[in-house]
Amino acid sequence: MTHTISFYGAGNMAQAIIAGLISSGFYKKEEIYVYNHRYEPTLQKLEEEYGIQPILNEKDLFEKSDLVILAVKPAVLTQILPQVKKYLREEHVLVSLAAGISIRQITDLTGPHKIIRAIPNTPAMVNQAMSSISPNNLTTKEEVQLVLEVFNKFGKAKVVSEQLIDAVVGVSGSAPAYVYLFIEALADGAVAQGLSRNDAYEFAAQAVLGAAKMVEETGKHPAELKDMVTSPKGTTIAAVQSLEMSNFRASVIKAVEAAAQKNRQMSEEK
Ligand SMILES: NC(=O)C1=CN([C@@H]2O[C@H](COP(=O)(O)OP(=O)(O)OC[C@H]3O[C@@H](n4cnc5c(N)ncnc54)[C@H](O)[C@@H]3O)[C@@H](O)[C@H]2O)C=CC1
Ligand SMILES: O=C(O)[C@@H]1CCC=N1
Repeated sequence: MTHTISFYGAGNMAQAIIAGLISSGFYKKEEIYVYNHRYEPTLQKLEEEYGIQPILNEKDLFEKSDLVILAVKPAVLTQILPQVKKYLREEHVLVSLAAGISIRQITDLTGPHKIIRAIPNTPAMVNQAMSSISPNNLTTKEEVQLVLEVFNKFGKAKVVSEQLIDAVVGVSGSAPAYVYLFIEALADGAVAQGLSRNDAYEFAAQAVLGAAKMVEETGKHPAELKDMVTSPKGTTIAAVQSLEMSNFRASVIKAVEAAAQKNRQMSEEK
């Protein structure tokens, strides 16, 4: 396989991934090719910050690399696949980032090819993505390994079977949005108690970051970590009791289910 990588679509996700690949040194700027159907601020950023020259036609993009990241929105993906089919060779590994488009739907439009579905999330922008990788059975172990390595350059990545993608979308793909709602609400609460707006966001974000690192680094069960913060008759148990009375955990479980169900429904629609 060539040590080059192509991106079809140069939006937020592509730009975030490229930033991670360049900062890690895994690919040099000359080894990265990007194509977008029109000039976008994200493309300009790739040119100005990373010196990447955009590719002007699709055919060249597929010629330059065997590894092609399809980084367009789901509706666009189904439009462009029939039109790029003629450029596909047996060696190509197509990595689709599109939520809700199954490997079968992709194969219906391209014919049998090496396809990998990947679900990253926006923390890719700060090299802290969580991504799932789901290969079809035409991809080799080495190719899956390479794609894992690429996705590990801007965060963490794990292989999951395609039927678990709906769960992944719920727990990590869409999850940054719910965490931002939580941070915003935490900060609003602090502002209501007199903290300045800027301080409130800083305290809230660092509390969430620190708590997440505790889960990751101690390996302790979240319930045990919660028990460590809650002293008898203390402040934390008062807050936990209030959250439980408003069905906090049930609401989060329902939110994950809603995202997963939407993803499942999108995959079944087309
Ligand atoms: N944003 C997120 O949190 C996540 C997004 N994804 C998936 O990643 C994919 C990309 O998402 P974003 O980067 O957020 O979207 P985006 O809208 O920022 O980027 C898409 C890019 O595709 C370009 N484009 C549109 N039509 C095109 C065409 N016909 N030919 C070439 N380029 C075209 C747009 O100009 C834009 O630059 C989507 O399929 C999305 O489902 C997956 C996981 C998380
Ligand atoms: O909501 C969306 O369409 C994308 C897919 C996963 C995260 N965001």
